[in-house]
Amino acid sequence: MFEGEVTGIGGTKGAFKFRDAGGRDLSGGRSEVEAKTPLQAIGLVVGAVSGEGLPRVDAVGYRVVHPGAKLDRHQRITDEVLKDLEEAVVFAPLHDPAVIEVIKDMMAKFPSVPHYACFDTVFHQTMPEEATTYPIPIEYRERGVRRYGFHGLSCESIVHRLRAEETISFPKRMVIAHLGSGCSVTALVDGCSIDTTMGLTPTGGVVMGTRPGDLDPGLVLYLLREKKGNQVDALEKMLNHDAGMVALSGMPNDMKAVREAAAKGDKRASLATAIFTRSVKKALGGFIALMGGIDAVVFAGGIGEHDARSREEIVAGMEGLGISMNSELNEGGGDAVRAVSASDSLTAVLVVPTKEDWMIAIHVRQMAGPVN
Ligand SMILES: Nc1ncnc2c1ncn2[C@@H]1O[C@H](COP(=O)(O)OP(=O)(O)O)[C@@H](O)[C@H]1O
Ligand SMILES: CC(=O)OP(=O)(O)O
Ligand SMILES: [Mg+2]
Repeated sequence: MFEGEVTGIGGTKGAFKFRDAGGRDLSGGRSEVEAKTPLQAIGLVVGAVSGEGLPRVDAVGYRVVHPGAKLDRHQRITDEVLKDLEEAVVFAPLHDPAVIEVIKDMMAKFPSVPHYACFDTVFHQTMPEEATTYPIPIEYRERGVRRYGFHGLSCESIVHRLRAEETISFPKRMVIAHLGSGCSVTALVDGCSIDTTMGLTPTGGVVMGTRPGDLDPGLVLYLLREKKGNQVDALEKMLNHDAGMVALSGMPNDMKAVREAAAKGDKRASLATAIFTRSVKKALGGFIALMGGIDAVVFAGGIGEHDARSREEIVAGMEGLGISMNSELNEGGGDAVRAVSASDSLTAVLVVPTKEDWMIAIHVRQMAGPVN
């Protein structure tokens, strides 16, 4: 298998990786690249996979965050599916427009191969009605206003990884804290989602880089009234781009930099990290109560995998619940699944690198059938 990624899209410094199964670099020495837009980034990928000696493209898979109220399984993209996705943009304005643009571009570049959409929501279909239903009048609920949950491909990849681990017994009651650009906390029993922090949109739940997570709905009404006139778009921008950690810290969206500033005594940065870990801790505690205990806490995503301080602060003080960390193991790194809990911890604390791309590849292979 070949593997590659473009990172830093839209930022000042884009990076590009492309390698074969043996880890041999095939990026052509272009590790630093210009990737100002998603289309520019996908152009780099197309250039790389079209290289001489590489197998032809048989199918293309996409991660789509919100499929809207109609689509409830991963599927081949048709004109009708594209129309449904365009209708779903209101539910995920931060995510869906970019992927729709990329899908259209790729369908034009590869018109004769099938294209498949894999949704972040599908994994959460096992949530019971009491988890998905909002306490609002039925006419709204009948229109698909419910809790969907996201980061499903991430959770599913973690379940696969853990099932394949021989040294770790599969946890019956587990909480996955996916802490990356977006952050969510999901409760799973026997590998199935029973509840999660994100709801109708990926703006809710715990505190995130640029999103506030759950807010008092009265606060949103207050802001709308205060702004007067039709300020919905401005409020949408504030809640998706200018809230969360960037609002609290006054710094760009980068937990690593916020941690460094906090370590140097920056009070806003310290308060921001304290608010962040407190929100995740509250979600974790709620799910432990819901499941009547917990067998494993899993950390994933850029922050969950790399920020030892966040992991430490989130589980701090939970010894009475049977959860304790080994600080030396917690400081370690690496790409493997690793336990960072203390030897006498009743609950395993695990770091599991998420592999959303790999999960999409598995779904696409299943949907596309055997390739000759
Ligand atoms: N070593 C680190 N220490 C603290 N935070 C980190 C570290 N490495 C990455 N992060 C944070 O992870 C977040 C990005 O997570 P990631 O899962 O890569 O995002 P995306 O959802 O865009 O893939 C950023 O806030 C980044 O600062
Ligand atoms: C659903 C979501 O928030 O995704 P991301 O973490 O990629 O922003
Ligand atoms: Mg992510």
